[in-house]
Amino acid sequence: MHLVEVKNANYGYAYAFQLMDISFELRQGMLAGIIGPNGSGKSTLLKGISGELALPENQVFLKGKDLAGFTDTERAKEIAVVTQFSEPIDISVEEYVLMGRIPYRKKYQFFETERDYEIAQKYMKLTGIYPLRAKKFSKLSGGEQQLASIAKALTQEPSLLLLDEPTSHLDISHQVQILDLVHRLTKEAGLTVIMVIHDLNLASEYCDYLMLMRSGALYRQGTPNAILNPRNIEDVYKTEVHTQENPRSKKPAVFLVSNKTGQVRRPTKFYLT
Ligand SMILES: Nc1ncnc2c1ncn2[C@@H]1O[C@H](COP(=O)(O)OP(=O)(O)OP(=O)(O)O)[C@@H](O)[C@H]1O
Repeated sequence: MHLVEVKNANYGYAYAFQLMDISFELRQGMLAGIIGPNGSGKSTLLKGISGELALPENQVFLKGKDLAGFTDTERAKEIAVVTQFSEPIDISVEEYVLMGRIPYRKKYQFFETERDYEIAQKYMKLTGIYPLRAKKFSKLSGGEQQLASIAKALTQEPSLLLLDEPTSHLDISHQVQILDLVHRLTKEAGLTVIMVIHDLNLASEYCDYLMLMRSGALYRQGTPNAILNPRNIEDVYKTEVHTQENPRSKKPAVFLVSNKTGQVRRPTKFYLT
């Protein structure tokens, strides 16, 4: 059984943008990336799975069950989300990360358990924010807030982690640290991850599976090697690129071709699909 199954999804915003018949299946432990141009529907796809958008019946299944029928608490025990926008809340980093344990509280339980603290501590250490635990969340830098949000999501111990641009505020060392951690959790702990990511090279390096979106539809899906070629990228992003195998990882690396004086740009071919 697949952990996630999406069948002809066509949800979206009332009288506005709708996804167009999106279908894919992900096994447990996969790290999947959603790529595609601005406005192509990547966040919308994620919002249906996270519960932020109302989901029609029989379109998204988690562990074989229709996600449209989950209560908020049931969903929160299975799915954690890290979005691009931080919450302006005035609590300490530790209190913020501990909020990840809320779905597990029993009725009339008002305080965290010893185990809640242990789990929160574990993920604060793994994401590198443990030294900042006493600081106010609102006083953190954008990158530190992103790390704290990831620590909170992992503290939720979900089976599915949804990440919307998880590295947008991170320097290269933290990008590698976080994606290495997420990758390790997929392989060692069986976490399944779907992340929206603009950086095609990070997507290539870390994702087992890529979904390339265009105008609300899935244009292609498959391994980075199958997806990240000039034909697909130029067709969807309408910009010229050069791809070459990364000598260390053997994954495709994508180079932009700029329009600067002295560069010979070949005419971008637009392929019919
Ligand atoms: N709340 C909303 N109501 C109506 N339309 C919306 C809403 N939010 C987004 N849209 C529209 O839906 C389309 C897809 O948006 P979405 O945020 O899913 O794209 P995206 O691929 O994640 O883009 P980006 O890379 O720029 O973040 C866009 O045309 C956007 O204007």
